[in-house]
Amino acid sequence: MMARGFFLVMDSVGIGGAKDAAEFGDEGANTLGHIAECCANGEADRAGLRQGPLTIPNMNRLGLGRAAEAASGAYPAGLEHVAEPEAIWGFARERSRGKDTTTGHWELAGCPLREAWGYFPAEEPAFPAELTEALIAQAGLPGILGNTHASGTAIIAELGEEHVKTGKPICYTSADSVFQIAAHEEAFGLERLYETCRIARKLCDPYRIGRVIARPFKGDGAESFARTGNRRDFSVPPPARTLLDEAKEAGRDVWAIGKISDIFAGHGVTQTLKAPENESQFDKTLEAARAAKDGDLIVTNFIDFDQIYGHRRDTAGYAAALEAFDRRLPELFALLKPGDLVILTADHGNDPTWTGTDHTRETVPVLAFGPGIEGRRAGELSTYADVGQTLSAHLALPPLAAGASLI
Ligand SMILES: O=P(O)(O)O[C@H]1O[C@H](CO)[C@@H](O)[C@H]1O
Ligand SMILES: [Mn+2]
Ligand SMILES: [Mn+2]
Repeated sequence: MMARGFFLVMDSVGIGGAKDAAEFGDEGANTLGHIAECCANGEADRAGLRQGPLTIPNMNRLGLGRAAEAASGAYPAGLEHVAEPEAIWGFARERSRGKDTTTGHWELAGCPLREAWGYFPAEEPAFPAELTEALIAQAGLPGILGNTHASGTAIIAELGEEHVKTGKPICYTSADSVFQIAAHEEAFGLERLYETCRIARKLCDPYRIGRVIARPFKGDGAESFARTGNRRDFSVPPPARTLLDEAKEAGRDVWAIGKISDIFAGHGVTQTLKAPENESQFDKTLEAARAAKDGDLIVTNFIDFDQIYGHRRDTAGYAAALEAFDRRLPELFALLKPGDLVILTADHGNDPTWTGTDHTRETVPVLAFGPGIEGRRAGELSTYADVGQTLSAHLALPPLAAGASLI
């Protein structure tokens, strides 16, 4: 087979059922399951946004409900039971020790984590003094604010005004392997923020930190501060070859949409289509679907589920985002050509009903479909890497080091 491969990641749309969830403090977490339950109980109604049971008929027909049932033991509440899903459907376990975006995407692309990430302790200060001192010196900063574990929106409300007054950027982390820098786009400057992040990137390498993230925001005061679409992730490169590298090396175009290029540190990417939120990421995916040649790989990360709703524990918002995404799927179906293969999946969970504001360790759905592909049960996949291996086989690329192909 060849035609094109679509590797579509719904950021944080986990379906529960991870055997090792307890080791991450996440036993019982189930992003899709709990959202569906809240919706069915009328606990996710919001005037002008959405009402009632979760309505995602397209994904359910592909097999999302069946995958969720197989993963967690319960069909998502309020969804009609689908006897014969249209996709090859299953759920995948994460082999890597991590529940962050980078780890999830790399494993999906055939490259499970070898060495554990470094994390900053849940103490204050969170960052080692040598790291902050070097950052202040090399980036010419008057100092830093934060230096703690925090929710990104809460910390700009708390420290944003002091940041604007003093010029000190807000540095914070989370349960993930991240060093995040929030700064005002105009008062501090966007380019200066990116440059500060590049310096931090180098300084974080010895600590094995996965990502440095620029978190620009705008506004005139604590009430109006809001993050902009100019977030940028500075990732370490994947430790081994991924599906993207194989495709690029074989002369194919690799279309990286949303934050994909950042997640893979640009490796294996030939076309970068940046877009800040689900709607525009969907638009760009369709644009790539129109332009891509046979043999090309299209990779998209749909960020809103995670960034806007999961971390903010906004169940109604998350449900509405799933429904909006589902409504757009027919636009993609209409652009598929014979021979195309789409895999719709996720990178970790982010249960909006869970405590805290961090990701949750869960299994993820794997729905593989395309014109002429017969639906069937794939069941339990022991690694996310089966996603990459399946796309690799479909695109007639050299086999990846990890994962088994579903086709
Ligand atoms: O609270 P915000 O800034 O959205 O941060 C979240 O975004 C980071 C990257 O996905 C996660 O590590 C989490 O902490
Ligand atoms: Mn993610
Ligand atoms: Mn996240």
